[in-house]
Amino acid sequence: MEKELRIIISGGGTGGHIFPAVSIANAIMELRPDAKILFVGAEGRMEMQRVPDAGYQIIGLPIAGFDRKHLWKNVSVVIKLLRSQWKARSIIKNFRPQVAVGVGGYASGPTLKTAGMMGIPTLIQEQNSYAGVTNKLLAQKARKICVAYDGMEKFFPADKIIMTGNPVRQNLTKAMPDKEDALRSFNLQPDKKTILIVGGSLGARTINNTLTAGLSAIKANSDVQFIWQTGKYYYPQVTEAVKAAGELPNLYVTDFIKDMAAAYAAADLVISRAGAGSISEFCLLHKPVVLVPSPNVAEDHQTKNALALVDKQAAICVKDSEAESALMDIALSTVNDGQKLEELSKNIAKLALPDSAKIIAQEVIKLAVSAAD
Ligand SMILES: CC(=O)N[C@H]1[C@@H](OP(=O)(O)OP(=O)(O)OC[C@H]2O[C@@H](n3ccc(=O)[nH]c3=O)[C@H](O)[C@@H]2O)O[C@H](CO)[C@@H](O)[C@@H]1O
Repeated sequence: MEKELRIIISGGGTGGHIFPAVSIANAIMELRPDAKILFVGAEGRMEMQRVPDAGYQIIGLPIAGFDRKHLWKNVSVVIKLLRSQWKARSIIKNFRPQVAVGVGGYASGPTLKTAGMMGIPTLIQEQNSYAGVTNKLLAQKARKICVAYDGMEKFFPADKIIMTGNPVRQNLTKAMPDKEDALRSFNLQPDKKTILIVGGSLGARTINNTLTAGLSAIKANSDVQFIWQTGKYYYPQVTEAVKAAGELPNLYVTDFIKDMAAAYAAADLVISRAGAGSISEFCLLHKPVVLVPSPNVAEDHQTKNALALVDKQAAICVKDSEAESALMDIALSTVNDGQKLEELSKNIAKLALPDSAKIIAQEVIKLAVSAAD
C-alpha cells in the first residue's frame, strides 16, 4: 500500500503568493486524494482567510516584514522571526511532512528554513522574473525550484530549476462562464465593450487615482462599460468619489472580485498592475491588457514582468508616472480598435504555460514519495 503523503505549503501575504499555493494544493489532491496538506501562513495576513475559504487548514506564524526605512524598529521583527522559527519547528514536528513547499511571502522563510534544517526536502515556486530575497536564500537548500520566466539561472542553481509557469486557479483553466451571463452578474449590458480594471490583489493607488480623475470620461463614454476593482484599502474613498459623480450605469465598482472567471469572461480589455499571477492568467485566457507596473515592489520586478510581454507585442505598458495623463485615452482607444485587440490576444496567447499546477504537483509528490520510502 502507498504511504500517506503529508505536505506543508507555506507563504502568502498577497494573492500573488496565495492563489498559486491553493492551485498547487488542488492539483496535488487531484493526483493523490489521500494526501494531507497543511498550510503555514503569517498571522493577520490575507492567507488566514483565503486558504480556509479554499477548504484547507492553515496555521499562522507571528512573523512580520523587515522595515527597511526604520532599522531600529526591527528589534521586534527579529524576535518575531525567532518565535516563528520556533513555532515552525513545532508545527513540522507534529505534522511530520515529507516535503515542504514555499511560494514566497513572509511565512515561507522560517518554515522552509526550519524544514531544511530538519532534513525535510523543500521545493520553491518563484512567480516573478526577478527572484525575491527569501527565495534566493532558500534556494541553497531547496531540491527543486519551479519558475515562470527564462533566465532564472541568474538567481538559482541551474540544475534545480524547472520551467513550469505560474499555477493559475483551476476555475480559470476549466470552462469559462458565458460572456452575457458574466456581464449581467456585474449589472452591465451585453452589447457594450467592457474594460476590467484590477490593481492586483490589494488594489493600486495610481490606477485608482487615474480612474477617479477619469470619472467624467467614464460618463462621457457611455458606449464603454467598466468593472473597477479598487482593493479593500481604497474602496471607501473611491465610492465617495463615484457617488459624487452622479449616475454611472456603465460602471461597476467593488473592493475585491471573488469570481475572477466572470470578470475575465466579461472583459474585452484589462487594465492591470503587472503582478506575475495576473499576467499568467491573461496569457492563459488570451486577454488584451494594458499593464501599469507598480514601481513600489522589490527590484522593480513588475516592470521586468511587463517588459517580457511588451518585447513580444503581447501587451501595452504605461509607466506608473504617466498613467494619470495617458492611461484612460490609451484604454479607450484600444478597446474600440478591434484589430488591435485581436493582435494583442493572439500574441499573449503564445506565452501561456498551461498545466503548471499539475507539473509542480507531480514534482512535489515525487519528492514526498521518495522521502516516505
Ligand atoms: C504589491 C505586490 O507586492 N505585488 C506582488 C504580488 O502581487 P499580487 O498579490 O497583486 O498578485 P498577482 O498580480 O500575481 O495576482 C493577483 C491574484 O489575485 C486575483 N485577484 C485580484 C483582484 C481581485 O479582485 N480578485 C482576485 O481574485 C487575480 O486573479 C490573481 O490571481 O505578488 C506577485 C506574485 O509574486 C508579484 O508579481 C507582485 O509584484
